Amino acid sequence: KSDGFWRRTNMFKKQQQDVFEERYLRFISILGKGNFGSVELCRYDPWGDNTGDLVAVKELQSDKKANMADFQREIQTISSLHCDYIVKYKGICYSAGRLSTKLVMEYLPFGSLIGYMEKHRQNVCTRRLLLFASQICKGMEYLQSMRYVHRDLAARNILVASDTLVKIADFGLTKIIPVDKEYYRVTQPGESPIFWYAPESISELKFSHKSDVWSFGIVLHELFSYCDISRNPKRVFLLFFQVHSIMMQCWEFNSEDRPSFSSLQDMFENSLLDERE
Ligand SMILES: N#CCCn1cc(-c2nc(Nc3ccc(C4CCNCC4)cc3)nc3c2CCN3)cn1
Repeated sequence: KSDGFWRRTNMFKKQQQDVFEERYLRFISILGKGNFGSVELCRYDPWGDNTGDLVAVKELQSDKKANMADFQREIQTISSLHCDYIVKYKGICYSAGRLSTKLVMEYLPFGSLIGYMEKHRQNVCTRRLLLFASQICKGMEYLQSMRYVHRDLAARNILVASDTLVKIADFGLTKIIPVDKEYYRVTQPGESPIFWYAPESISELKFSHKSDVWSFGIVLHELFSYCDISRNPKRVFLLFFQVHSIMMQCWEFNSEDRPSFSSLQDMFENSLLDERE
């Protein structure tokens, strides 16, 4: 077995301390919702005197029982990762009532990179953007060393631990690259938006460390546009797509196939309208 396998398999390392008792888990607020379920801020307070730790608790939406296997895999994944630039696993909580497991993780007080950038964009200098970018690379390098492909690397899944530390989160789509292959092929198209996907992931459903690198490029764009909603990947993609198709029309080999300036004018009118939305 590869060393990555043994490092990932923490079966014999399942200590009791990673089991959290639901009765001591005090709900405080909802931190985030996704296509999986939700992440809640809780205080784990066995002494009942509010001295317990704040934790982020992820639970599967009860009607999404189908994803139970995926959720178990996500727990297996995150509990095998030990890196300063990856959100830390703290344990699990068996909620008797709902017959479901909850994933307990460290709580990162500043939330996702998107929200952080919107709020602190004035005082985030280029040096800090480069620091964040290098930290994400370090986290991804570690992930690659464990033969994991993240498959959903995006600013929304980068969390801010402090003004000088970001961490990779959300391993719901993470897969292990088989030892004899360089990529992982999924059976059905993913749920996450195509604007972060490498071409081969869109056309052949192939995911690899190199498709994570493509997504990292998109994250760089998000970082250096301060996660500005008007320049988000979807908008940039569609605008480039539009302008690129207008260029291709102008470059029709046969002259009569080229658009007139009045029709070109209309095309720009429309795209400007889209921009203003
Ligand atoms: N990734 C991913 C997608 C799923 N998701 C994960 C989390 C998460 N959030 C936090 N912290 C956090 C989050 C939001 C705020 C907001 C609240 C309202 N106003 C502004 C700031 C503040 C702190 N800590 C975490 C997690 C997972 C592990 N530790 C949230 N959604």
